[in-house]
Amino acid sequence: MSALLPVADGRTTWAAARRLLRPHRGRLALVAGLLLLAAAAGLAVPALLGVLVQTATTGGSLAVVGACVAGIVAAALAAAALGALGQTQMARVTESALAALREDVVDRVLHLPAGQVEAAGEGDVVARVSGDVETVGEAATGVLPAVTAALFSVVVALAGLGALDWRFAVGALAALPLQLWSLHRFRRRTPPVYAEARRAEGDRAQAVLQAVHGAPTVLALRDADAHLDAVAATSRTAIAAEMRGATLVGRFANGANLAEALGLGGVLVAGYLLVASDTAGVGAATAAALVFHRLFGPMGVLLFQADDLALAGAGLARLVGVAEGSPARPAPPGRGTGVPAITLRDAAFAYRPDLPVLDGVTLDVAPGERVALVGTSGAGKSTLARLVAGTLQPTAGRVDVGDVPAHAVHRTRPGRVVLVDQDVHTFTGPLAADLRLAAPDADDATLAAALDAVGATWWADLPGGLAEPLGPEGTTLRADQAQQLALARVLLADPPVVLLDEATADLPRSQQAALDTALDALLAGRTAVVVAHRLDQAVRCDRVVVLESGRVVEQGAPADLLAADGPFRTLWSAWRGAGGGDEGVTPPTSPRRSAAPLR
Ligand SMILES: Nc1ncnc2c1ncn2[C@@H]1O[C@H](COP(=O)(O)OP(=O)(O)OP(=O)(O)O)[C@@H](O)[C@H]1O
Repeated sequence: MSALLPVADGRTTWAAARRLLRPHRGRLALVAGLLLLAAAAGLAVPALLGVLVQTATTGGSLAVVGACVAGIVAAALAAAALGALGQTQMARVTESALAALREDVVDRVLHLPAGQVEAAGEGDVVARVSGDVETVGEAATGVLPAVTAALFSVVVALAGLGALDWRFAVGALAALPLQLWSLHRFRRRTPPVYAEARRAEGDRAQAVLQAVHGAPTVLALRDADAHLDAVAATSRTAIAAEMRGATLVGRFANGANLAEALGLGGVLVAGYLLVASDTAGVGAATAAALVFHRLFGPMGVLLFQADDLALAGAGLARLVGVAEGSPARPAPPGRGTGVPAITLRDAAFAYRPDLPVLDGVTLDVAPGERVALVGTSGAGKSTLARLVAGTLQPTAGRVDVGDVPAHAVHRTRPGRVVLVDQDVHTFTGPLAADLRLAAPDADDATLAAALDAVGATWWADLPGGLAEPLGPEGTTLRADQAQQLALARVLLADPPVVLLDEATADLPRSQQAALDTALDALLAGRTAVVVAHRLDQAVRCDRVVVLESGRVVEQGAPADLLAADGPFRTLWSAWRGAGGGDEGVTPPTSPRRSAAPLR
């Protein structure tokens, strides 16, 4: 599966990082000052060692030796203290910038169209908000401060080397070509490999999540081996990508070590020539070799942690891609103007390219009309409902709600279309808070009226009433109660378009009649598509559309379809024969009259 959530390019990522750091400019200046002082203090150590050697070889005084030793200890302590302080301050800056980015990412993910998240796969979303945030977080608090400190040390040490004698610096430059070449090759090759590794991890997470979510079905169908194979295949791809990354790191390390040896050789040759020609003393040559040797540590940090930075860069690009690449946050929810029509023109959809599920569906649902979708299992009813809800996008043709493509409605006119299916989620917390997700400003009386309207009168018997906590800490709702709660939320959200996909299937028979009456009230004045297994629910609609193998094979007023000897009549007879509508369903003889809106 490919990750369809956006990934920012280098320029956008860099611009985002600069914008995140902008509020911390003062502290960043302090960091620069501290790290510069730390590097200078660190440089004093080899310089004083050079003086020590010079004093010893020229028979200098013991007082100078004592002063040098004291200076070395003081300089080492100062360098350590200033460096630690600088790195801590830097970590503080990057931690707050990252916290801001993390909030942005979560905010954007929560506002992404469900279809986009679904198309990208939960794995990609999870990998970004956990794995990528972790990688960037570790780099921001550990690697970046260490690399910045190392950069200061290298610059100051090179300046110190030049100050001793410019020819030492020239000798040290022998390391440069090989180092630059290794770095260039590494930086050019790693980003696609790391990006591939992150993507492969996303696919692996997706495969695992799919197997876990569908565990009961997988086990029931004895399909565990196929899912294990899928997880193993995605794991192998992820491991192969990691191995490619590790190989690149190994090659880079070899190049860097060789470069350091060349540089040290250059400094020693320069030292030998300068001492032999009496241009420099043994002390200066010693100090130069020690200064260069001191470069090994910070250079190693710079070069090897470039690996972590490249990894963090790939993660950052994926985070910035979500934070900045998604459409701007939508306008606040609302009904907007009027009740829209639903239009499908030659709409087709396939979950897999070789298996079309819907094929050339053309359908018009007028504003305020209630249409029932019926058909045998697998005919494509739920898929059609999800196309109208915008969680799926047609592979061909068009699906519009009003004048907007259905998949764009959530972005441009949020709250206009609500789909309620059997997969109802109840949020942990007070019952009232759950309902207020749909209507944040509603008072308790409105919430209670909405519950009563969908037949959820049980709320009054809860120990805490509307304040009753839902979930493990309080009351766990039955499936039918959760469905009623979802319908009450729809009533409160007041969307002009409602899609019900077997939304009342979990209700006990005894409650179905009462709920059907409530549904009449709920759906009145709205454009509605009802996926109905219970055909008594279908005949309460203005029109029935019969789907067979992804095509519309019959449609019309319920009474007309029952009078005709077509597919709906066959479905109706089969349903009645199987015990459907035991409690006395009378086939309609005239179209339903809408009940008054419950608002
Ligand atoms: N996420 C999915 N991935 C792959 N195939 C799917 C997916 N969802 C549904 N399908 C397949 O698409 C076809 C149509 O499914 P859909 O759920 O739309 O039919 P339906 O008419 O609503 O059936 P039912 O009444 O049983 O719910 C079926 O063959 C189903 O197996």
